Amino acid sequence: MKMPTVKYQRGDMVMGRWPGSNLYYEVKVLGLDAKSQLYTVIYKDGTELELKEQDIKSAAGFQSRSRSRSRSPSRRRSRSRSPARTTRRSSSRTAAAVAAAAITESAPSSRRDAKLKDSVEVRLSPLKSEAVAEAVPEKNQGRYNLRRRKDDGDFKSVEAKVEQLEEKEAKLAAATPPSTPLDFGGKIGAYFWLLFLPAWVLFLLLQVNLEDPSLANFPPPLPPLEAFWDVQALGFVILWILFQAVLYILPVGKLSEGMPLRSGERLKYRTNGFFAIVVSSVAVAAAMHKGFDLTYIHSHFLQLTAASFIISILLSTYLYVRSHYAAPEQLALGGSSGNVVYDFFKGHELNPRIKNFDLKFFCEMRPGLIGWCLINFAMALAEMKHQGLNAPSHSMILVNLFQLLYVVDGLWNEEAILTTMDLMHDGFGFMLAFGDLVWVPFTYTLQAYYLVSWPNPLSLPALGAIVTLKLVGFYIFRKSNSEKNAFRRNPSDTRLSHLRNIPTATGKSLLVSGWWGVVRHPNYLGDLLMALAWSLPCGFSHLLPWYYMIYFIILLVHRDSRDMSECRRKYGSAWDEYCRTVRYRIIPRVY
Ligand SMILES: NC(=O)c1ccc[n+]([C@@H]2O[C@H](COP(=O)([O-])OP(=O)(O)OC[C@H]3O[C@@H](n4cnc5c(N)ncnc54)[C@H](OP(=O)(O)O)[C@@H]3O)[C@@H](O)[C@H]2O)c1
Ligand SMILES: CC(C)=CCC[C@@H](C)[C@H]1CC[C@H]2C3=C(CC[C@]12C)[C@@]1(C)CC[C@H](O)C(C)(C)[C@@H]1CC3
Repeated sequence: MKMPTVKYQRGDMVMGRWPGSNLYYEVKVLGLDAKSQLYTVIYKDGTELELKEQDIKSAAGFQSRSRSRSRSPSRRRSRSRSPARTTRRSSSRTAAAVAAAAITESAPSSRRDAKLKDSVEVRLSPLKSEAVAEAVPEKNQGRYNLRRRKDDGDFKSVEAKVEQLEEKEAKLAAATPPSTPLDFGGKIGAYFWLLFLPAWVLFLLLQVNLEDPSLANFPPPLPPLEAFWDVQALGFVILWILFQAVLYILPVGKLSEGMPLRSGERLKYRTNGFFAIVVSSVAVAAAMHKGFDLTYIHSHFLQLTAASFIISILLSTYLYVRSHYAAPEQLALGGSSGNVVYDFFKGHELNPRIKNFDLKFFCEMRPGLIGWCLINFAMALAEMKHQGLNAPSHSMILVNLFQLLYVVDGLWNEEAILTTMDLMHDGFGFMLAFGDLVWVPFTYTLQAYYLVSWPNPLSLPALGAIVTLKLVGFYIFRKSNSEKNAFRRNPSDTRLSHLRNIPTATGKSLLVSGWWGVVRHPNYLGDLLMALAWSLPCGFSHLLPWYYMIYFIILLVHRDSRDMSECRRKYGSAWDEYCRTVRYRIIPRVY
């Protein structure tokens, strides 16, 4: 039997590749796991990682090659920077920025050698794949070739420039999106979702309109194409979006700072969502007072959905086109595959803005979310009209109040959305544009739509149990989201000092007690309990009003696994340690 070779011994100082990049740091070998053939190494900041042999280079060979590449004293200094050392200097830097400040191996040797003769090379190779490298203009690379002044011996000024350029390069490196593994079934998956999502919305709306919406009556008959089009409905949707846009830009409410971007910049967001829903309610009340019949929304639901769909397609096309004019640091990590359909679907640009108007933030928090409450309210009026009631049914009231609470809470704590995955990591493309403008307002309202034609009387104990469930879910959801948001905004907040956390090489820490010590996604747990409380008032006669619950389980399980891989990539062994300590993902002792 062939014995595995042990190339590096415990205690050896070697250069270890930083996961997901081609950057090497000085690390100490702690041991080799004979079974997995992985070396455990420790970085200078104490981060432990397991590396394959091919991701390790001997320090001697590495340094001699690197030294010949750079004769600048400052360049030599940068060679020994560890993630932790750089992090300490600027705690807000991201892992990529940190990594970029370290020595790299990726400059093609021919070009590198050509530069050696007369220049001090300060090029630090950013974390990027070949696909992304194309997105970085060639001129950027030329910029880092600083000619040495041969005779004056003024190394100080050269050194200062080198330092400056290193800073710039580190920023650029941090900003350049490396490719991340494709999500949602990759390129083929993107075609599928582009067709499936609108088809699914259509199915839900046609099915709920059937005289008996049970699945035995699947598929519902398709109406003629003209049935989808109504210019007045399109006008109302445009008016609603414009009205919300005006409220968003009004200089009312707080200007909140987003999380640091890869470039280190922090965007500002007008978080006046609560103000927007209050003014919207007053405007709707005024329109009703003037004689506008809100049940129009129920009777023209298909046309309003179609109009919003058209707008989401136009918006996604605009977003995709404009992303080609965006600087590399403005692109999302996940939507830069180079495949048109995938990037169109997933979103190419991270925070598309027209001046200070943030399109992703606006679409996620305003027209669809506030529209959801408006539609629910219209369904309550439609129920009274159709069922000949003087007041909406208890089930309808519960669904309305529960979902109103969810939306109002989201708008009240609008700042908290700035630390969520969508805002921090996902690009703005078809998925979110369609999700925000069509999916949320026209499918999250399905329970209320269903109750218009299918009333479900509730006994008092059932009512009490459902309300309790909702409140428990809401408590978990709100507390856990606020805890993470407060910790991300100010990790040294004294109100959080009782919580334990694990430091990571990026400078950020992970909460390991409190809500985030119970399960890895306590906020999802609370959200799921609330979702259950939204479906229960509709009873068990049909599967349709349970659609949200089923969809939500799938969505959150998928989001959790997406987030897990992203955090594993970002935090390495610290994330593994977190997962070892907090074993369950969403439901304690179950999942
Ligand atoms: N109603 C709906 O349709 C719907 C759909 C989706 C989500 N939601 C809700 O929206 C909210 C936001 O969800 P989200 O999917 O964006 O996920 P999230 O849980 O808010 O954010 C995940 C991020 O939190 C940070 N994090 C993870 N574990 C941590 C820990 N132990 N300590 C500190 N930070 C930690 C990580 O980011 P960093 O480390 O980079 O900061 C991670 O990427 C949730 O409440 C969810 O239920 C609702
Ligand atoms: C089209 C499909 C299948 C997916 C798009 C997903 C999209 C609808 C959701 C992704 C993140 C969600 C979200 C909320 C609404 C739905 C999403 C945009 C949220 C704004 C709802 C209100 C909450 O209080 C919240 C925590 C602010 C939510 C943030 C995430």
